[in-house]
Amino acid sequence: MNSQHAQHSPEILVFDSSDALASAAAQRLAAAIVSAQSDRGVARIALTGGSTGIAALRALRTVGDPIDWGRVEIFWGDDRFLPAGHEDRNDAQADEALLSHVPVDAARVFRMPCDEGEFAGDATAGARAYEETLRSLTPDGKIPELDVHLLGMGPDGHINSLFPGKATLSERERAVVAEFDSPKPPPQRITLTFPVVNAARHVWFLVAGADKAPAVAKAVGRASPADYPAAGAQGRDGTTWFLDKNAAELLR
Ligand SMILES: O=C(O)[C@H](O)[C@@H](O)[C@H](O)[C@H](O)COP(=O)(O)O
Repeated sequence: MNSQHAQHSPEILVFDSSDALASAAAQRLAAAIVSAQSDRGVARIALTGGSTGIAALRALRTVGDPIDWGRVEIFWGDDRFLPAGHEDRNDAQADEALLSHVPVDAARVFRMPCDEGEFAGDATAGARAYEETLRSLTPDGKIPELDVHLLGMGPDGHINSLFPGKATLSERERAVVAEFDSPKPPPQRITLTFPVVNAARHVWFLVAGADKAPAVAKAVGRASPADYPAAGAQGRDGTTWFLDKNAAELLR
């Protein structure tokens, strides 16, 4: 079986509230990290921005007791190309929610480049540098396989900074690319591409709110990823949708 093309039915979990969703995702993430560390020594996790993903990180602070944080590698699915520490950066929000509260190894927190210093004004160079960083982590220069890739989803079905109708959706060679014209501000971003997302062992969508219900139904129903990018994301070993009941309301 070619695992790149394996199709699993997604697991769909529906919670009464976004808080319950965040708490359940955090508990499961703690277990997934422990399991990956037991199997491979290190757990590799890609974080997402967005209020639901950040709430899950905040919840992980309190359920993360069994985690050996020194053996967790943190990546981002995307980030806004802004100066370091900017409050709209996904990494700054993750710092505030989780990373500044747990004993992560700073050398194992792989932030996407910021719009400053050597990368100022050049998101393309930032994307290339992030890809080089990723490739430097494996002996053969391949992109490391993520254990869990967390994904928020916008009402338009976007994931990471992969937006409907954009050229980034058809990228098959590069692991990391820049987006210069995001429909959601800020316009410049850096994002992992589908080949990296779909090489992850597990892809978890964290989605809350009635405004997401149409896109959830389209993505779960396998609409075209060109129209609903979330429809194109699957984990090799499984895909899970963590939904609140509002986001799930058009599924049945
Ligand atoms: O880069 C961005 O503009 C956001 O991070 C965005 O991609 C977010 O993840 C989704 O829109 C879901 O956001 P919510 O969880 O807040 O609905």
